[in-house]
Amino acid sequence: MAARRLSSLLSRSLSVSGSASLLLSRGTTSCHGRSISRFSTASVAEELITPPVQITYTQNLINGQFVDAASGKNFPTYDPRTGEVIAHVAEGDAEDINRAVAAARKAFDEGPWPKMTAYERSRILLRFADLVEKNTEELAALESWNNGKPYEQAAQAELPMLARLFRYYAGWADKIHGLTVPADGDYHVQTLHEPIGVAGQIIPWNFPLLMFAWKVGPALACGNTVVLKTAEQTPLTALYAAKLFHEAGLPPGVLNIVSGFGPTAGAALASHMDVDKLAFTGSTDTGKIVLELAARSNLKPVTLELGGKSPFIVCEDADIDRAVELAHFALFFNQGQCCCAGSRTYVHERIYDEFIEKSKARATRRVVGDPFKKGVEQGPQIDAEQFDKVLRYIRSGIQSNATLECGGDRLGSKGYFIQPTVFSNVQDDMLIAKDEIFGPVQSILKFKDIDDVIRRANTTRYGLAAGVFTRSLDTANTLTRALRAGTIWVNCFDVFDAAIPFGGYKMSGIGREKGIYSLHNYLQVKAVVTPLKKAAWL
Ligand SMILES: NC(=O)c1ccc[n+]([C@@H]2O[C@H](COP(=O)([O-])OP(=O)(O)OC[C@H]3O[C@@H](n4cnc5c(N)ncnc54)[C@H](O)[C@@H]3O)[C@@H](O)[C@H]2O)c1
Repeated sequence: MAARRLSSLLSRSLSVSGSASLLLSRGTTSCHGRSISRFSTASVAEELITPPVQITYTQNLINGQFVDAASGKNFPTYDPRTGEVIAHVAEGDAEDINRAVAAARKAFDEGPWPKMTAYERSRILLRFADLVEKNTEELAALESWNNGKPYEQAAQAELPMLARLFRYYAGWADKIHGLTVPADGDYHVQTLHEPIGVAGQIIPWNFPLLMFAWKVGPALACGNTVVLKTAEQTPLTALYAAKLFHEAGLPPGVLNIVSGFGPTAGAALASHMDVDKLAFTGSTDTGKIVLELAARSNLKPVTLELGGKSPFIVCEDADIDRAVELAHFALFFNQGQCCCAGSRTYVHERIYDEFIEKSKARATRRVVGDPFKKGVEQGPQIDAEQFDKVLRYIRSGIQSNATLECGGDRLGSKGYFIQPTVFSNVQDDMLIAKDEIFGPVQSILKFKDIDDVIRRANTTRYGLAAGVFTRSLDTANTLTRALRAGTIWVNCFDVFDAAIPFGGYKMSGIGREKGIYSLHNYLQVKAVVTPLKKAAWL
């Protein structure tokens, strides 16, 4: 009874009190007679190929309670494999944001949260991480179902990382401290690091749970309270995770989740006068909007994690087979829907032809299909809008005379699957080399020498990440210092440990998340100056 069990687990987890706050109901039945929690990862993947449940409705989580939207409205959320509705979700707007911010304010000003010791806060984060591990299969299934990413990838990589992130921040909670500052004069000067207050957080749909962790982890570790707005495409797993947080002992009002749309709920959060800090992840265009909203309201500090068009540079001394594999991973991982995707593959002219042939062969072998099937590498794109956008970029690549090596079309007639697509002979001024496509489209460009590739790799408005593939330490050192990007991966890509800071140069963002840097986003620094001896004027 994999599917039925999944349904009841979600129901328990997402609803709180009584039938009024109901979340799920079962549709058809196709039971297999076992509990999901006893399955191996692989068998869950196989058994959930067509999850025979229907989630009918989910609410927002405000002040520890699942509640309807103030307007009574809701909106559908979809299964990208089919385009069919999974569930309806309470549609939060400005009024729901007001309620959530009021709850977070009260929890920060009066609730038990600010009075807890850092050690107690850290224990709640650790208990949450344990619950993530216990609920890995359910969370991964829901993430995969709502987002389209391969279930195995969610269960085996993202969920362990989710637990790891919260354990990492739990470790910081009781190690946040100020400094004693040497200052001129007879003064004792110390800095206190205090929580900033109510944190507003807006996340995208490409890694719903990991984006939740990057934002909520440091905010809570530092003692803040949170209002998080999920992406309208993927509202389900953050609600589930927040419910687990309450099971872990988080007091009501400390973490509030509002589902809703950007121009309504998102804008209300960004411009709210009682939000003390805004952390946003999404596109560069929306980043500019929220920065302006924050500035025009109460000048709240803003962290922005935005888009990218990252170069992946394959030098002439590279092992070509390994370079092809890594470049493939750098671009196609998560259906190409990564902010840091290595979407401009620069290859040295001496190995260019062989690299193209092998890249084409690798992309042609890529396993695309139902994300719940074992061995699937690529699921569908998130929704119709992204699907159409990616296909438009593919057409633009063809029209601008890049060479289409493979792919180039949708896959199947249902859902949002796109063939892994490789273009060669791409020029820097083509749209497919300049814009963030956010899909499974690899653009391969030829370069002459290191100076040539440095200049061209840096010719972009973005600066999120870069990949370098070489056997030469000298070349690696030259490139890592010359490339203008927040992360440089040398002979690796997408390495995302909790301790590694992440963020962008240029229009890829402001500030850093993860690692020690993420704590600075959620702390105020207070300088306390005390005379060492009685001042003459006293
Ligand atoms: N740098 C990073 O760490 C990182 C990580 C993941 C995704 N991204 C970027 O995110 C983008 C893809 O995500 P997306 O399509 O969800 O981006 P998006 O900008 O459309 O939406 C992101 C979030 O902003 C909200 N939003 C939209 N309009 C708003 C408004 N007017 N006011 C307030 N909030 C608003 C959305 O509802 C969503 O929650 C890509 O550009 C990708 O590169 C960056």
